Amino acid sequence: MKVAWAGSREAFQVSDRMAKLVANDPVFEKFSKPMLGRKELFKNTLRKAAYAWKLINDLRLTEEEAKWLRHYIDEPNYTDLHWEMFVPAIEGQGTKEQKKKWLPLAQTMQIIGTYAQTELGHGSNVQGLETTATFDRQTDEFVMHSPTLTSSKWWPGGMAKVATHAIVYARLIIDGLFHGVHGFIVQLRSLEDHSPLPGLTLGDIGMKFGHGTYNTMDNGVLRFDHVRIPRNQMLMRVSQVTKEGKYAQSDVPRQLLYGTMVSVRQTIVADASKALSRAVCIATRYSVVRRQFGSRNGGPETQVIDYKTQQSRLFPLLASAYAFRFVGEWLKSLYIDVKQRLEANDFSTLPETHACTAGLKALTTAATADGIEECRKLCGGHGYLISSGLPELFAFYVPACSYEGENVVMMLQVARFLVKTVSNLGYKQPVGTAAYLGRVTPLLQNNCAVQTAEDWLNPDAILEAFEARAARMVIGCGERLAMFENPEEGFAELSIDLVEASLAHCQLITVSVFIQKLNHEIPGNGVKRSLEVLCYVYALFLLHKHQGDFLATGYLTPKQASLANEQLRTLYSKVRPNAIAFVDSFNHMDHYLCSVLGRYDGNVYPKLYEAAWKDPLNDSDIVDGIQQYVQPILKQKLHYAKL
Ligand SMILES: CC/C=C\C/C=C\C/C=C\C/C=C\CC/C=C/C(=O)SCCNC(=O)CCNC(=O)[C@H](O)C(C)(C)COP(=O)(O)OP(=O)(O)OC[C@H]1O[C@@H](n2cnc3c(N)ncnc32)[C@H](O)[C@@H]1OP(=O)(O)O
Ligand SMILES: Cc1cc2nc3c(=O)[nH]c(=O)nc-3n(C[C@H](O)[C@H](O)[C@H](O)COP(=O)(O)OP(=O)(O)OC[C@H]3O[C@@H](n4cnc5c(N)ncnc54)[C@H](O)[C@@H]3O)c2cc1C
Repeated sequence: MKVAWAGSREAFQVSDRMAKLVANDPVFEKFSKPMLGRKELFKNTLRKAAYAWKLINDLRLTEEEAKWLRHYIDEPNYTDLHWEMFVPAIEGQGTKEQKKKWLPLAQTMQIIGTYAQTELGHGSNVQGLETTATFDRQTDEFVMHSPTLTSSKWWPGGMAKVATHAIVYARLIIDGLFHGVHGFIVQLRSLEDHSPLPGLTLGDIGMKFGHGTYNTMDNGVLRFDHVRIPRNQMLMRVSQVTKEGKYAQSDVPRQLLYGTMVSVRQTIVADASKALSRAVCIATRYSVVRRQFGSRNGGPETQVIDYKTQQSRLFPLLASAYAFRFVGEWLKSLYIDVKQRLEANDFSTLPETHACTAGLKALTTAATADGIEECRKLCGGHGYLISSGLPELFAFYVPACSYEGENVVMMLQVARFLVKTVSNLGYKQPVGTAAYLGRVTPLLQNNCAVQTAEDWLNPDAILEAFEARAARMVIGCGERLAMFENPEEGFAELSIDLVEASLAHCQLITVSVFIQKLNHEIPGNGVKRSLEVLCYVYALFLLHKHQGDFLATGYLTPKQASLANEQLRTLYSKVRPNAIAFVDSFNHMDHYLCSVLGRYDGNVYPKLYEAAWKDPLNDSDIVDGIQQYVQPILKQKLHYAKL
């Protein structure tokens, strides 16, 4: 199962080696993080990032190993933006010459970059950005400027204190004419003494949600006061500005300017399963240790994992972690394919890839954030302790619902793709993840054939149900949209239904990828049978949760919906015997989990007790403030004594 989770034996070995490397090195200790103030926390992160870079070089780690190393260090920092956004932006949007100049500097970290797109006034609406880049023909330069307060760049990670360079997104102006938003490579700091370059105002935007997690990152604010950069620092793969000031667009679609976001959204989907599996691992292990009620004849009480209600909350999350792992793996292969095509100037699969990355990013991050919080509740009161590992995990994870495309905004992008696909149905056969929309007639006409609960243990029955639900919702939106004279007005009016239809489409993708995975690549029959159970749990849980959609579209009868739920409950008892094996297969080490409740050895109570004594408040019996503020109250003569 560990191999099935990792994707291959080699992938397992690489991640396992890196997990152990981090866990066994005292530099990467992280239990004390919650006690550190912001400055110490930040410096500590800088120290770890520097040490990690030394390890990467000394041990000659591969790119894959370096990624895993950074992952297990488990502290957001400037290198995330450098490797995940700055470098890919140059790779995807730079010309050959620009790549030749900038990539070697970035890949050896002689420069450190960030991705400065979002502003105080605009994040989602990229075309609404206000920073300007005005071409000056006399000097062959662009003048970068922040004309308003709301044009201040706001959020870029690593920008406040570390990055020496940034890809800055700004409106291009030539001879007073706007040419849309483009990316520019801008140096922010001196490579000698690290001070901000003249004309730039740089700072940190302040503390964020949680304590020891995202506050390790220096998210920054940046303002330009007429800062000049050479013309050849505009990323020019998509459009070019000549030294005469001529603006030209190549055959490459403008959407490629958004390519870095497609790349990171793909990574975010792949990472969702890491965060969810971490929470599920903690909650499952603890649910086996924790006992409440049910003692008979003085025997042990019931393990809380044996309560049906606990199972009904926990096991769908366990199944979701596996579903997200497989859909992340699938999305990665789709992305690798589109990347190769883009390099060869084949842009045909970009719209579908954009819709998949946007939609799956929204689906997986929302479910993961909610899932982590549910796991916290599944651990009862102890889940609220920082030492459970769950509050900080939630604080770290929840911004994923907003960054890299706010989730609702992303689902609306999926809706645009679906509406377009439906309106082209007469002359263009949909392919890939939208292929089912090419079979609308049977999907709209045929109804579900299930008659018993066992009939739901059938991948074809499940797939058809999810396809019919999505197709009926999408087609329904398409028909209602057609009634509007102004399509944009219609889109806005129907946006709630469109977001629901997009979710149905994305859930269909996750379910069908899980089923495909079972059909092809599982090593060993025992593993395959166990994963089949999780696949059914995932699908039937979604069916139960969204049964309103399935019923309202008329595909299922209420009886068939309740048979699905009956089967789901039966499946929980099949998950139970393997629950610990399922979570051990994630191969999460105690260091990574950073949770007293999720310890591999189950030794929860002594370690909880021990952890409590490490709190600084327990350094002494009488702490600072008691004599000054508590003793006087105890010793005062009360005026209201008689009352
Ligand atoms: C430590 C972190 C822990 C875990 C994370 C794990 C891994 C991640 C690793 C590193 C990241 C680390 C930390 C995160 C840092 C965060 C960074 C950021 O947030 S960067 C900023 C991100 N900003 C956004 O995502 C903005 C969202 N907005 C948009 O993308 C666009 O404005 C929007 C698509 C909403 C609208 O575009 P617009 O051009 O205004 O309009 P329109 O809808 O008309 O689109 C035109 C046309 O283009 C198509 N399209 C849009 N986007 C894309 C795209 N990306 N690719 C391809 N095509 C695209 C769109 O569908 C439309 O097509 P049609 O004309 O309809 O055919
Ligand atoms: C931790 C973190 C790290 C970040 N790192 C970076 C970074 O490195 N670089 C960078 O450039 N940016 C970064 N960002 C910024 C991030 O990309 C934006 O916050 C994100 O894109 C969301 O945009 P917004 O803040 O403008 O949200 P808004 O768009 O203002 O969202 C507010 C609300 O409005 C709704 N809404 C907006 N538009 C529509 C619409 N058309 N229809 C319906 N509803 C709508 C949304 O659904 C949401 O509910 C980071 C953000 C965070 C939280």
